Amino acid sequence: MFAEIIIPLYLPRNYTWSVPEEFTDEMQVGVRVEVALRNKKYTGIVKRLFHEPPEGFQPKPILSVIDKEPLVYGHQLSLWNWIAQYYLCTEGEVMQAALPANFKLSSESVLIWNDEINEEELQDLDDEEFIVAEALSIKKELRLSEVQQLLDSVHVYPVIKKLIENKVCFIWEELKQKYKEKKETYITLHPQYNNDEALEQLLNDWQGAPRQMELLLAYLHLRSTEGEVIQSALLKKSGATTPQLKALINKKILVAEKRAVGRLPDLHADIRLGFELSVAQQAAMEAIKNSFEEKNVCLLHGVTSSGKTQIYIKLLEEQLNLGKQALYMLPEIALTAQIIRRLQKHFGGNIAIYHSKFNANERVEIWNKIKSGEVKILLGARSALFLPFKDLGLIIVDEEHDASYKQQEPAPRYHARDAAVYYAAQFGARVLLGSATPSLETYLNCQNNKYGLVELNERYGKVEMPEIQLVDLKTVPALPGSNERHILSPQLIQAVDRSMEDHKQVILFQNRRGYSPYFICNTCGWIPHCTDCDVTLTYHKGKNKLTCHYCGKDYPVIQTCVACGSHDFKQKNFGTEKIEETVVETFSNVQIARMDYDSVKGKHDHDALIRRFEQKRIDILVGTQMVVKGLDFEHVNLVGILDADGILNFTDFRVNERAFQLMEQVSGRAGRRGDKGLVIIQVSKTNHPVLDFVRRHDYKDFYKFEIENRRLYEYPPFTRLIQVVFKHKEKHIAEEAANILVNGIRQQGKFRIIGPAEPVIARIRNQYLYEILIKLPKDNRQINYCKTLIAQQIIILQTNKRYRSVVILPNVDPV
Ligand SMILES: Nc1ncnc2c1ncn2[C@@H]1O[C@H](COP(=O)(O)OP(=O)(O)OP(=O)(O)O)[C@@H](O)[C@H]1O
Ligand SMILES: [Zn+2]
Repeated sequence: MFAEIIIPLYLPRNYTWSVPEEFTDEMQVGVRVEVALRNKKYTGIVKRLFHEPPEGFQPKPILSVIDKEPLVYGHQLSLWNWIAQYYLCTEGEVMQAALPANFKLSSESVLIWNDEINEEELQDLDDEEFIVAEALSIKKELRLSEVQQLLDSVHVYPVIKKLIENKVCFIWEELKQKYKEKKETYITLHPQYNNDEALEQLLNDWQGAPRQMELLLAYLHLRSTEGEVIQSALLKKSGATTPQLKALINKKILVAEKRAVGRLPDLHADIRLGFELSVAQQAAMEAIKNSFEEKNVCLLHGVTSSGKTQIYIKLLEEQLNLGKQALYMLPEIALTAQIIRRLQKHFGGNIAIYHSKFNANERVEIWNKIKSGEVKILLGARSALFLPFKDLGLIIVDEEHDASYKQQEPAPRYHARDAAVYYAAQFGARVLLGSATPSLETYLNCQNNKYGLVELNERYGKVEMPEIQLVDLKTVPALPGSNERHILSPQLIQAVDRSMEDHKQVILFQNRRGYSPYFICNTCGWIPHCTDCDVTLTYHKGKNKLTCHYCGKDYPVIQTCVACGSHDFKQKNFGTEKIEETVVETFSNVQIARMDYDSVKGKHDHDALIRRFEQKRIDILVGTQMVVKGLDFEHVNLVGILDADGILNFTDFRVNERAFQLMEQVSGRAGRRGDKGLVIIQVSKTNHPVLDFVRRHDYKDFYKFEIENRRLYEYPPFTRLIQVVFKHKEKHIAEEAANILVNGIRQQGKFRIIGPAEPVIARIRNQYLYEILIKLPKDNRQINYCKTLIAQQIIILQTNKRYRSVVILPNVDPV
């Protein structure tokens, strides 16, 4: 017997191994096996078993079979295969992305002793397992190759698998351990009062200690509105003191528990906070279900704050009642925190969450629960698509227009929305795409009747869409004694003052982080650049450094111009850090926070900041894209977009689409409850057509306008693009490789190829970049032919010594 095996590496194709007699009974598609390749050991997944001996070579034998039953299902293997073919990568690369670290050991893996293990768990280890456990307890960590020497055997994987399962050790992961988990104290009811009768009796029989009683009632109220209760929030809300809380804990009425903020509490499955859909929501829900009768994919186009999430919840509930699994995808991890709290109120313990910031153990736990069908509803980012669902009924892709669904680095460079459509089809499951600002690709699919379309045109509670007011930056007066303008226009300052008087909250949006993006010599105009990248440096005032946003390198602030020796520098433009500073100077007595890449680095910083904002502990939030996406804040009545020109000035065919989506989404955070909100857009190009669509909140008109541009200039969604990037430390080598590939393709077919050309940023981390862009008609035969040619040319280049070290990155459907 022979086996085609996927190993988590970049290899031109899958290799074949032979299956020794002793293993033939255990071999199945989807199990893990241990194999050796070029003197290293890997965990591979069996893709195919066959009896015909391969021609021309003698395959090496498999070393061991790790699993008793398949780790991945056939549906997943076919997803891997589809992604590899569609996005021009290998199944090994997909496997690398898909499996948690614990599942893909190699000679390089390092095992770490688990300090918290108790003696009992060591009891049921066999001799070999015990030897390794003992060595680990002394040395604290072992390389896999060391384990091999220890056991004097080649079959070490089954031993390690057992040790990991018994939590004797775990696999070291470089990135994940960096941040310390933030902990908060959560308060829960003592289990003895978890039934209504006992609780009622407690309250009826209460004597004395009226403040403690009030505290308990405040707790019960918070629990019913929030689902979970944090100690600090409880004390603040009830006005009680810590000793009063301690007293209730000592009486075994309440329980305090320190828990990582991101960790899901073990909720009872029966906590349910019900709600009713509005008439419009109900109609939309029925329309979606009707659409699913005919089509596999449906778009829910609902304006911001129309309550799309509530419709998702009802649809998820239906899947749960049918006993099916459902996946709810969000474009970014950051978003999952707020949504999970909303979902938990309805699904309690039936829901789990999964994304790349979880450590390997947490990921394995969820992997297993999805595989067994124990977890029915999963909320996750892009990577959740790789989980081994058993019986999937529905995938929801929320904010489907969001570019973060496309993975950029490393391969597989897949689009999770498009891959979801393929994956769902394997199960006969349905896909619901949701957005207030759908991508042109998706909307065209609706127009062509490929996808169903359901609209929700009113905000929940019939709240009006916010008013959009443009402020012409050209009319904003310059600051005294300078030719620069105040970054907050008088109109915006007034509006902020009004919001503060009304005890409302404000979001100020700027799509640039740092203090100022240009540090420029006032005498000769020289601008400092990164030494490793062709990029100007951004000034960060907080750390007093110039920083390259491409490679992350920091430089001391330059005092003397390298070109002319002048000491006179000025700062041009502004980022979030400078806005924060200006806001502090401009408004007194307000709480301000900043949300951007620099301010929320830790695993739970983002969630913590959002909660502080929700609890009104922050009045004005300054931020980048991060503050925009799908967040739901009750008290925000004003949003300021400080520099719309920066959004409208990109040189990319998607600039209008991105700008519309961004501005409409940012605006959508204003006035979600109660009175109509206000959005102030500061811009100097006041007559840019996109602004008018945003002002009217008119997606359909925008679509008509933009789709004509795309048709005219033959851009997606009317054509398909494949980009190939070449990277090398020597410029001419990268260029040569690009030319060889282009010529190779041209010889075999007529294709429209743009380039090779240097991209706008032509050097990053001392690697020179060249880029080609192939424009293809929407014709699968031609597209596939072109992909085959690209793959062939890449192999030709890689077998040529001169170009072997050129990094070649194909990107299908780049966004
Ligand atoms: N049927 C309902 N019952 C109670 N509250 C609702 C209902 N529908 C919506 N809401 C509330 O209205 C607010 C807006 O809803 P939601 O966040 O789901 O809108 P959305 O369409 O997802 O918006 P966006 O596209 O901006 O993310 C939420 O706070 C939500 O709890
Ligand atoms: Zn750099």
